[in-house]
Amino acid sequence: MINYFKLIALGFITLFAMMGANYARDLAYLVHALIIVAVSGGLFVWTLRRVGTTVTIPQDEYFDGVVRAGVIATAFWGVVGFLVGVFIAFQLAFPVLNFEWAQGFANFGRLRPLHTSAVIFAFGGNALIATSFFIVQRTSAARLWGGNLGWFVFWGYQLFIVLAATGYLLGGTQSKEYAEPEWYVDLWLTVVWVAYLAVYLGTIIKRKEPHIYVANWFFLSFIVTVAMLHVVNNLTIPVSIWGSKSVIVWPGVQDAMVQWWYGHNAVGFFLTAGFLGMMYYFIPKQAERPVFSYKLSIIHFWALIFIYIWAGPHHLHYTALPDWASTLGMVFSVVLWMPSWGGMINGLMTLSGAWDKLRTDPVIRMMVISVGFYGMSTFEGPMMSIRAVNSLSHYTDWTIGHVHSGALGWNGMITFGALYYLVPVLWKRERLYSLSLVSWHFWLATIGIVLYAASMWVTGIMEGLMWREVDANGFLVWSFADTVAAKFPMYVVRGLGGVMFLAGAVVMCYNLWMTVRKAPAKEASLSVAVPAE
Ligand code: HEM
Ligand code: HEM
Ligand SMILES: [Cu+2]
Repeated sequence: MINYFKLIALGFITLFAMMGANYARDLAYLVHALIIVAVSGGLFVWTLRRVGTTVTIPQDEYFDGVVRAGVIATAFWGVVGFLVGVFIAFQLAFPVLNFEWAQGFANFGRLRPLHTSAVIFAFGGNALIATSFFIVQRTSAARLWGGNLGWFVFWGYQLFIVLAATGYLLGGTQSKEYAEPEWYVDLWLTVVWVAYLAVYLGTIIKRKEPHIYVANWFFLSFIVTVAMLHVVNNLTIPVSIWGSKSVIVWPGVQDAMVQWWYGHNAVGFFLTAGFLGMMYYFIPKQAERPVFSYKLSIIHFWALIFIYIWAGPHHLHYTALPDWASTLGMVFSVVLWMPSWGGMINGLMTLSGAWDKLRTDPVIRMMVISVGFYGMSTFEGPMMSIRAVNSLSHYTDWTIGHVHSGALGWNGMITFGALYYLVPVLWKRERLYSLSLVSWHFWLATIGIVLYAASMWVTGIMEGLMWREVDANGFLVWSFADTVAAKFPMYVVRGLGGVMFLAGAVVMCYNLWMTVRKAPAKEASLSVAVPAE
């Protein structure tokens, strides 16, 4: 019966998308309509061929297929996103890489949002979905709720990524940083996200373990808050249902404030709360130690989510935003240092009594350096929020360095650690193919990040000082072009750092692939939903 409803829905969507392709007012919309025709038409045929067959879902086993797919997607989009990052880094150093024949498709302006979305949403997002699905099942001793809804979340999310990425290349963007996709892509993400919340909450509700482990609190706050941020920041009215352009309902400075409320909390909930969920599961698992202080984890959870929400205005110092709002953002940002370090301390101290593992287990080393970078970027952030510091750092590469010490160091490294933990478990292997390759990855990535962050500090502070330098008569000493020229060597160093980080990720992919292919199989199955792990 349900298949007939699916067929009707898919039929309508295909038809509507065909009309969209016919009436399309712009290229991005046209290509997207065609993609949707292909996807929904393909699903229509696929569903049609399965009408009448019934699939029984084993209820006593974890739903790990979707987690395996998520692991593969994370590694794949990671390499794609890092590759684009390296390319745009070299575009900044060598502008000739903005090829004449690729203008309007592959110049820096088009590729930059492709990079940021690929790494945050495709790499980070898949990592979050995969690990949250893994962790919620293990800590609840229950199979994912909702039958095959998990697959809908996974594939729906990949479709969102493809629509977003192709949109940027074709010029479909609403020009809000980290929220570039146009209105219909936003609507689609909302549908997928609601399904994600349903699967996640459903699993928690049907859990067999009475206690809700703290990692799930972090994941849940991430899912709920991102839903709220996404909807409010994307309240737009389409100019036409046959075109990609839309108009935001917020006027001027309110729009800016909503955008950075969104942007800052994308950092706080997407790149921080969700990843803390990962930290709280994988570090104790890999170290075979309980969380250092469970009480601390709960206190810093509530402090973190309460304080993050107010800090957004630190992105808008010295703008049309009223001073009181900017001060509010600054104060909350400085206060945010404490709950952030609460998380860092809890992560690091979980190793107390097992510090020797740092020498023997490169996976733990990866997780620990990740928490170290988390601590560093959440010290740097509050400092940059102080208006006097921000007047130097804003608009400079210092911000870019801050972003990447968080993104590469914290998000990247904890994800790599999680993948190294997950692959042997999910593919039932006794161990990883090679620990020395993990060590290689560790050093390539760490040196890459250090080169990236250090070069950006130098060039950021340098250009900030050059911009404000005045001579005895009060005239500016440097033109903007002077500062660009002075940055060249640092840009090359940053590019090389990126190459190293990318190389490390490729080594990881090889190692994980060989783990699945070559490492000895494990006898005892871990996929049965018994007591919470
Ligand atoms: C090989 C690794 C990477 C390289 C070489 C790289 C390079 C770059 C470059 C050149 C930019 C543009 C900077 C500018 O406009 O001046 C950028 C921006 C950005 N990247 Fe990356 N990136 C890498 C990895 C990542 C990862 C893993 C993440 C997140 C998880 C990330 C998140 C971002 C963000 C959020 C921005 C925008 C920053 C802002 O507007 O302040 N990057 N990246
Ligand atoms: C206590 C924690 C943090 C605070 C208070 C904070 C504060 C700041 C400040 C003041 C800026 C510069 C705003 C500007 O001048 O335009 C900034 C930029 C940024 N931070 Fe953080 N930060 C924190 C942690 C993090 C972490 C852990 C990450 C990444 C995982 C991160 C990612 C970013 C990104 C992506 C931007 C660039 C936004 C843009 O495109 O302009 N931050 N942060
Ligand atoms: Cu912020």
